[in-house]
Amino acid sequence: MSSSKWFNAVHLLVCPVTVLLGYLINAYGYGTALQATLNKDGLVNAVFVKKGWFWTSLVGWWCIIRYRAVPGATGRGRRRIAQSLKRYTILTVWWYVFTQGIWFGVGPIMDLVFVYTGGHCHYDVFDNAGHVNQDFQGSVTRTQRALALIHNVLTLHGDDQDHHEKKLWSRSVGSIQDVLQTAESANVTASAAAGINSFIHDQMHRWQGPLTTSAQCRRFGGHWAGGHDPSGHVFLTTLMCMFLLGELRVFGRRALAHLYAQKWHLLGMVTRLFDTGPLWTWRRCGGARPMSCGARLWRALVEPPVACAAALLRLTRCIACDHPVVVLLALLVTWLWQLLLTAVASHFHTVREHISGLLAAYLVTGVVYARDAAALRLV
Ligand SMILES: CCCCCCCCCCCCCCCC(=O)SCCNC(=O)CCNC(=O)[C@H](O)C(C)(C)COP(=O)(O)OP(=O)(O)OC[C@H]1O[C@@H](n2cnc3c(N)ncnc32)[C@H](O)[C@@H]1OP(=O)(O)O
Repeated sequence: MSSSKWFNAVHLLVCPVTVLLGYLINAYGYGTALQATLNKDGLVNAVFVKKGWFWTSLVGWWCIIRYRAVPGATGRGRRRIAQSLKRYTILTVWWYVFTQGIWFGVGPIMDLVFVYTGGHCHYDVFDNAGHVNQDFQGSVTRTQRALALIHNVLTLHGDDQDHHEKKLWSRSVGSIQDVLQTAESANVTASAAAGINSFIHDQMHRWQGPLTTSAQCRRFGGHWAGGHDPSGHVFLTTLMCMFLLGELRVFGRRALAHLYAQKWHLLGMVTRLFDTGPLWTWRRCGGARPMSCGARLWRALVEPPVACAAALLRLTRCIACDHPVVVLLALLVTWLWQLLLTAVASHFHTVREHISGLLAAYLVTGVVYARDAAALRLV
């Protein structure tokens, strides 16, 4: 099988296979350990994955521009960049429309699907036993944050309640205050829990509405549940992997050849990072003209970190400027790892919601790259 066909196969199969692998990991009981590493509010998820299209755009375009065709073939180089820009624009519009919003005041496709299949922004704060509902926000920190926000809104609109609501209002505010202060369960009876939940729901939808997108619901402390919610993470990681792999077809051969040609230079830069240990330096201080103790300590303890930082800076600059394909591959591995974690995290989404997120990205990127297949094959 030619390398082009191999690459095609990887491009087409890597995302579905990663999701399938996540299910197999779960099926064979290894998912619990992986799920323990998941953190919705962690740095990787909050700064990288959720803002992933930004990072993918930046690194992808830097590679496209850095590895554009050889200077002589300017016409062909310009055509390739124009083709990449066209593909990128289609995928960026699709990313925006599916996850951010269709138009001003109109939610994204993933949220419209959810709402039209019966989804809603819920405020089931207390369960039937009068305890704080574990499914309400999924973690203690998020629950506390949501309850504080609900408490602020209810307090702010305390005087807007009519006589009938006043009693319910004060019981709701009181119960939430109990939980916020003691972080334990409020003394809410089972019969009162439903009434308080419904009151909080009505108040939040009245004062903070409309809560018709997952972003609005999350921002105002609600729980987005009850409909078919295509997984935005599966959609986003699939879209990013398909884009990076698709564009790697344009410049991958040239980039990897350039990387291979400079392999010893890069290896030297990496080993120099470790060649600054205090023991190495202390031994080197011996030699014919032994140095004073102070001089040896300076050479052993101060110079190595400085030398290491300088070597790290040189290596970073070399990779960022001369071999950005290394950064692209690191990003690709990160997105695939996150895709695997999302597939393993069965409590976030059902399999059908994963599949709909996957297909939404996969079909559009598949069509975009299949249309340019002929042009890409000639690269
Ligand atoms: C020639 C010149 C060329 C041009 C040269 C251009 C240069 C370069 C210019 C850039 C131009 C581009 C422009 C981009 C600009 C932006 O990208 S800015 C970023 C804007 N977007 C945001 O801020 C993120 C907003 N959030 C989102 O869009 C959605 O959260 C996402 C990211 C699509 C995910 O959707 P979702 O439905 O929440 O995800 P879902 O799968 O349902 O997950 C359910 C829950 O499980 C959690 N979860 C799921 N999987 C995981 C996991 N693996 N780990 C942890 N938690 C997880 C989620 O965090 C989520 O919990 P919440 O945090 O939502 O409560």
